[in-house]
Amino acid sequence: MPQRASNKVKVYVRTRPTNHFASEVLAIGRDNKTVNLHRAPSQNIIDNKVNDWIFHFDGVFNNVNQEDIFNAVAKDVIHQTLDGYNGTIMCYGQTGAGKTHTMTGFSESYQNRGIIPRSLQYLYQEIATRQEFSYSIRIAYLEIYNDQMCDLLRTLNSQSDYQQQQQQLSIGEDSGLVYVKGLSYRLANSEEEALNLLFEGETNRAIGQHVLNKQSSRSHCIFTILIERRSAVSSTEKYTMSKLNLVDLAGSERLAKTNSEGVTKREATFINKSLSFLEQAVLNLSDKKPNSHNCRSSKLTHALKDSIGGRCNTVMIANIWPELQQLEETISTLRFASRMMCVPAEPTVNEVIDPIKAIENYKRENKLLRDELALHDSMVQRTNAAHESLSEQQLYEIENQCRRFIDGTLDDIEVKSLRQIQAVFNTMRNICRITEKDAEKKCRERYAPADNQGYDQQSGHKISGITRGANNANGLGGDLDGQNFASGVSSKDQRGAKDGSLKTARNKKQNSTTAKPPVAQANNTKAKSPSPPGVKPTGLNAPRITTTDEEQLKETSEALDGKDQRPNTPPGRSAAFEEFKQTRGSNLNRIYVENKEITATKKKQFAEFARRINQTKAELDQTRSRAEQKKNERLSMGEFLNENGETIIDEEEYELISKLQDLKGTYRTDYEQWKSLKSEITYCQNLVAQCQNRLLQEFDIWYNETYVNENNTGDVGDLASPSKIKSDYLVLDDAAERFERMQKELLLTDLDSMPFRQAQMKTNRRHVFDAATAQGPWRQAPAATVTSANRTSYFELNYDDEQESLPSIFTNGNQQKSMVR
Ligand SMILES: Nc1ncnc2c1ncn2[C@@H]1O[C@H](COP(=O)(O)OP(=O)(O)OP(=O)(O)O)[C@@H](O)[C@H]1O
Repeated sequence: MPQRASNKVKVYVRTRPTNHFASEVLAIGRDNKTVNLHRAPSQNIIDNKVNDWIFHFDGVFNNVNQEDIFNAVAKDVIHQTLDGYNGTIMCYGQTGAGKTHTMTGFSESYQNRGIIPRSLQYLYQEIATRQEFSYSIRIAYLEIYNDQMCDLLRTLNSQSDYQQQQQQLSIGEDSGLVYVKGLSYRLANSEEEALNLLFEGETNRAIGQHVLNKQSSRSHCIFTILIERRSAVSSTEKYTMSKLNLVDLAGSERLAKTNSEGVTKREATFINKSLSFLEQAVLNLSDKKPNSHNCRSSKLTHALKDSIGGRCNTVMIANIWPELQQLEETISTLRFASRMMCVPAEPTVNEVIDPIKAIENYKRENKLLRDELALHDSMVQRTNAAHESLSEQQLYEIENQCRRFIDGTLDDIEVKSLRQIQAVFNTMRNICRITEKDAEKKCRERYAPADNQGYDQQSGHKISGITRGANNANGLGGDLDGQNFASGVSSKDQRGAKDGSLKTARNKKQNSTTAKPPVAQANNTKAKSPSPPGVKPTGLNAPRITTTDEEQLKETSEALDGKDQRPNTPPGRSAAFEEFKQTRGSNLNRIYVENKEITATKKKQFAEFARRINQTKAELDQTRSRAEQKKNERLSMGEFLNENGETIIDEEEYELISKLQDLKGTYRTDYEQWKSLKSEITYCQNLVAQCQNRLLQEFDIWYNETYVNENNTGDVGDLASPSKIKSDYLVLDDAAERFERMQKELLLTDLDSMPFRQAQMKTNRRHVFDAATAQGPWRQAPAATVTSANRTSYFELNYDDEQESLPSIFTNGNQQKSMVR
């Protein structure tokens, strides 16, 4: 088969492993690129339908593991996103065909992780090797469920949260780039942080019930990784910004086949509708009619508008379920997949210009040119040439010269630089305007005296504008009306007006603070004092109430109002902690104390069980050796058999054997209870530690809010440190911490999997804690919430019927110890 042109979307097919592979209707070509389908024609009626198909793809994967899929399908796309190309990898197929497995994989199993976690690992590993660039990664996780969008990286506690969020999210476009307004794009500085976000999003994902697949997800999910790449070696203003979309589409399905009802039927209708819009979009794209179809028909097509073909590196994985019952869905998936192969793709790098950086670079360039000019001036001996911005004094001089030039008292205006020439022109223009206004004013005075007041004010503004305009632009033009300036020479009238308005403001303040005359009046006197002699009265130098004055006024009024009741020195942290536990932290502290008590009770029971088990074990050993002894005695006397050939034993030996059986039974029951207590204790200890941390965190926030941030100048150096308090609350024998330490040591043997496991543990811990705080004090350890990671830490004791495998238990007070076989 000829090689396919590379400027098209790449399409691969992956089969779900099955014991009932329909080899009579479906065959995969030897080149692993073709799928042959044959449907048996109908027997009873004349069948004109097409019953044979050959589909060609970029690859067909049958019984291929997750790693090989990632290497073959995703690696290149990810690699290119690091160079600034957009990328999209999407899974399409019927419900249960393995889309989620391919895209996310099992979050509990490192080996079976899917494309998303592998992409994150590859990204961060690759970034670490690229020293010449600095990367910043942001992550967003969007779910589209029943054509409504949901931000999976935000915690939604209720239905109303969910609805509120849907209203906040909307799709926007900016120069052809599609983005979701209101969606959180969270910074992820490491693989572990990125995986944390993935796992967090996963738990929020809506899972619907379905007859075909109970775990089937009923929503489209788009995991977006935004990659910003800047040069670490040069200060160029150009950088690249690429977007990688990892899309897990909801399963396509036939309503009739799945017997959907109610909510599930509604979900299925939405899914089918959005997928058919997607098909329509793909059809138009493959026919090169991108504008003929309105992508806004559904949220899915709108969100993916810039992510299928075009400038984006696009790969689609068509997941099929190669069983006879799924033939119709397989045909429809493969048809869609082969349509997708026709969508053109011309990936291009997304280069962006950083305006701030660009300005910095222009400034640098400008300085360089000035230096060169200075060098040139010195070489041609133009020593008094000025290329710098003109000072206020120089502008004043120019204005003076211009006026004298106009009056005829000066023959030439001396100019040495281009800036001076421009300043002269600007000044001339301003003088012209003022003269014009003056003439107008005089006319008005003569013919319309009533207008005087308003005209004066206007004129005042314009006069101040002369110098201001020149000041502002240093002779290069600017705000000639002088409306936006705070400094400059103000006219007499204007100054008067300002003073007047200030007085009014001051009087108002005075009236409002009549209850506290001493300080307020002192401040007023200060504010009214004239400018120091010799200083040009500019807008900046005009008298005003200073910040210090205002602060003093505020302080006095607060003191008089008696608002500030707080002591000057904050209490010690230990004392404050006690106060916190009684007030804001009381609920948390109560949960903490209750959990501790429950843990202590469990530990007591645990020790009691251990004692009983050991007692039973000792008795069991004793009974067993007596029974052995009896048996040997019997054998030494020769065996007695009854008519059926069965061994006859005496009553004492019979008693011993029965006792042995009973003791074994007791041992097992106690042992079971002891084991479950052990996991309950670990769980409780985790909760206690989490409550403790939460309590301390809340306390720190409260302490800072209450004492430290209140500008309290008390000496805090001698206060008890947070660590001191923490040490008071240290939980001895923290099994959870020990477990995590063990887990980390274990992980050192496979360093690559470390971020995945860490993120997994963090997510699990968060879930346990959230569940615990939501429920209040812990009562009974729910088996379902004990995480799989924790489960692996328990010693897997297989105590079968062999007496030798029954372990003894060593205990030391309330502390649990490992078992010795
Ligand atoms: N390649 C595979 N290897 C092992 N198990 C697989 C594979 N593909 C699918 N499965 C299993 O098949 C089941 C359904 O897969 P999955 O949930 O990924 O389907 P789906 O296409 O995402 O379904 P839906 O559209 O309903 O979300 C899961 O239990 C999954 O573990």
